Amino acid sequence: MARILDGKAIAKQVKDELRQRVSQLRETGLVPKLVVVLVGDDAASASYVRSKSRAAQDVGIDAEVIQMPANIAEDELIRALERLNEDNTVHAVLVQLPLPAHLDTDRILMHVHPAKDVDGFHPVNIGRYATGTPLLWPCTTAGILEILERSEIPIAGRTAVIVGRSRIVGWPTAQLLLAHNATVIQCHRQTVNLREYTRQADILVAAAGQPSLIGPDDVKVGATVIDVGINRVGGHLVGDVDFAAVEEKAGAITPVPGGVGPLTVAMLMKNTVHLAEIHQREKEGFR
Ligand SMILES: Nc1nc2c(c(=O)[nH]1)N[C@@H](CN(C=O)c1ccc(C(=O)N[C@@H](CCC(=O)O)C(=O)O)cc1)CN2
Repeated sequence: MARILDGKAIAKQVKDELRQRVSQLRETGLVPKLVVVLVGDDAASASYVRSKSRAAQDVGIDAEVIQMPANIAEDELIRALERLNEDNTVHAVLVQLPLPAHLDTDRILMHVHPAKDVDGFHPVNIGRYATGTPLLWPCTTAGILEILERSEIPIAGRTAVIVGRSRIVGWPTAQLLLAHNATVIQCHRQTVNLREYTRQADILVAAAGQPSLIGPDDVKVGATVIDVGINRVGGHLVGDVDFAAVEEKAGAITPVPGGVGPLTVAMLMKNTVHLAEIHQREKEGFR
């Protein structure tokens, strides 16, 4: 039976630590501020944004949600982001994804200033972590590291297999594990004989968005399995891993819900505080 890696409990630890750090910052007059831009009325996105606002309130971060209509013109959205870039009271800006289909996500994300890009999706920030000088890591990827480190699961020298290569999770997670000296194999939609790779994994990250993609025959005995999938099946939330069957074989496993998801929100708070602190240091440097 695998050890269950309790994301809710780890997220709570992260937020407890942050609450103290934010309270000290507020005493110096710095109130970290996050703005979340939500376009359209996707129910899941609205629910994630509510979780983000609640977590911000919980740790003492000032959070604002800017709701925009689904049919907003691209240039109008860009102008709104540019206003946030110029607002000195705002330290962190996030555009909730996915955006409606008429909007060019790459173009939009390029208009979040790299110093306020709390998701780490701007090309400058991708370049920074790809070249070994990360400003920060995307929230879910940072959450995966937090789970591994707080659970004392070694990374260096281990074989890590990532299934999926998305901007939000798969690609940055491969870069992060590589930066922590894992031997990394990145699999994707066109990988032939996926199982041949997943069975080599000491750390298996499933981030493909496909329920039951990973079963017991896809996993090495004792492996750490991190399930990043968020799929709604028959009214229930499930990951990409057949949890009940894989639990028997893995050494450690994250559940869905209650695994990586809560860390995505907690690490958004941590990234916000990090950006606010950098902003403060730079301001002091100019005095
Ligand atoms: N700009 C971004 N957009 C999106 C991101 C992101 O990191 N930045 N990630 C996902 C959605 N997401 C946050 O935005 C997110 C997903 C899941 C959870 C979560 O806590 N899940 C819970 C279950 C919640 C439920 O019942 O629905 C869990 O897994 O336990 C939080 C945030 C896509 N968009």
